[in-house]
Amino acid sequence: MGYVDEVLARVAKQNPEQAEFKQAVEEVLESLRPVIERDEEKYRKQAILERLTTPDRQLLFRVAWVDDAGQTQVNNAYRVQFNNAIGPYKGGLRLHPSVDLSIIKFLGFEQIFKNALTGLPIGGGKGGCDFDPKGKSDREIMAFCQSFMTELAKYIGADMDVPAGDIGTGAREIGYLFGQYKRLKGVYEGVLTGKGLEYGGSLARTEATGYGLLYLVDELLKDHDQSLRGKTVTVSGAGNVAIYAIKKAQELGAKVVTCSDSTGWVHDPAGIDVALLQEVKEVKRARLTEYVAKRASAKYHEGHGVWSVKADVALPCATQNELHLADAKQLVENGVLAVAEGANMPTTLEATKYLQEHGVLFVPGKAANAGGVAVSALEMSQNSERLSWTFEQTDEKLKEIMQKIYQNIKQAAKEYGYEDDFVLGANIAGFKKVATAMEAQGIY
Ligand SMILES: NC(=O)C1=CN([C@@H]2O[C@H](COP(=O)(O)OP(=O)(O)OC[C@H]3O[C@@H](n4cnc5c(N)ncnc54)[C@H](OP(=O)(O)O)[C@@H]3O)[C@@H](O)[C@H]2O)C=CC1
Ligand SMILES: O=C(O)CCC(=O)C(=O)O
Repeated sequence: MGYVDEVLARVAKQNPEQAEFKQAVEEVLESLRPVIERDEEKYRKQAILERLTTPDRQLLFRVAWVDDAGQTQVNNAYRVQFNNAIGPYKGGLRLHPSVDLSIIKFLGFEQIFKNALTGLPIGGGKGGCDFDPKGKSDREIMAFCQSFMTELAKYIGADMDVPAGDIGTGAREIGYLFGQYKRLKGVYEGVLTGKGLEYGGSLARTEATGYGLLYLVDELLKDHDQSLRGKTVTVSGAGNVAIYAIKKAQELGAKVVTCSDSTGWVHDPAGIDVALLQEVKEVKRARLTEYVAKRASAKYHEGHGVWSVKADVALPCATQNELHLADAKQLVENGVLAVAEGANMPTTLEATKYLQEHGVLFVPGKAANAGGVAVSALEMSQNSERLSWTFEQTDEKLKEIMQKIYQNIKQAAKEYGYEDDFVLGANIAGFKKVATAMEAQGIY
């Protein structure tokens, strides 16, 4: 059995119930075959793939907090410190009822390669909790965050592990988490990113993932003699990534006609009114039905349907496994040119394969959504030098980083004879950097 197959079998045996983690590992390891095959004995001897697919450390802990009725609630929390070969562990905290070890491990594993692609010194990690922030009062959110951080604080630090936001964790949650860390440790340090601008946050971090996605798509289309101007774009999600992806796509001349949440989706053929969407989601924390109530051109549909709308470019920006094989078939039938992932692993393996086989330009999340963590790393730099950069400076750096990521993944794919296979290019480029650093640092 070849080395890649041996490690895939090992991961499957050791993690029988972790479907998302196994999916993420399969995607990466399958595309590493050409690199591993060139030097199989060296990699096998160093057990490089076993070490990469086994987290350095996995923390599982209880979070108890008191709700507004005086009832004590108990949640399960996780922080997986996956790999710190190129820098401190770095990755968000997800607050969603679906969170379990498989979800956090897949996200942490993806983060290793994504963070390497940014070109910045950050390792891979991820955390979260099965707490549902929806419908909770501000006091309940604070109580939860303070209890969560009381345990988490023992294992993180500005040079060790730097968490940030993800689904369900926005500026409000980061504020409560930061306050509790500071209170417990008595130090004022950049232990979290995505902080408020008044206490060490970076301008452009809020926008970074969505804007970065569009900077990469812009580069991809230009490289294929196309442009976003005049294109129809479909977006899923209506959270942080989706909102700023819609905003930048429209600034670049495209028309975005959809968005969605976990209960339904909006089709707005006149183009999403992003200011109204921001008011509904960011200010009022309301549902998309409220957007439709205020927008005559928009229609609300229950369930899942964004990918049935004809578009040139599709940007899944909600959550994992939200674009299935049937959606991929529909997108191809409707003549989609490019699909770029704003979310982490939103496209199933079968859907990805179908899109690639049918000539769709497909960019995986670890490259396309790396702008968020890249600006988080820029926030760490600003915290270290105790300075704040302007929006324009930070946004310009973000754009350069996304353009470089595109060029690097394209080059890596080409070098191995798989032109325009950006899944392969992203995995190979990320792997080579991390593996070289691991080799240099000896066996551990
Ligand atoms: N924030 C960041 O900087 C980065 C985020 N990402 C990834 O982007 C994606 C979106 O994150 P972000 O925008 O920050 O999160 P938000 O919490 O701001 O928004 C998430 C959006 O996705 C929808 N959603 C969440 N879970 C589900 C589900 N199970 N089914 C359908 N819809 C769902 C939410 O709908 P509802 O409100 O109904 O739950 C909401 O519209 C995630 O995959 C995240 O890991 C990647 C890189 C960086
Ligand atoms: O900003 C960060 O540190 C993490 C962002 C994140 O969680 C992600 O890239 O998926």
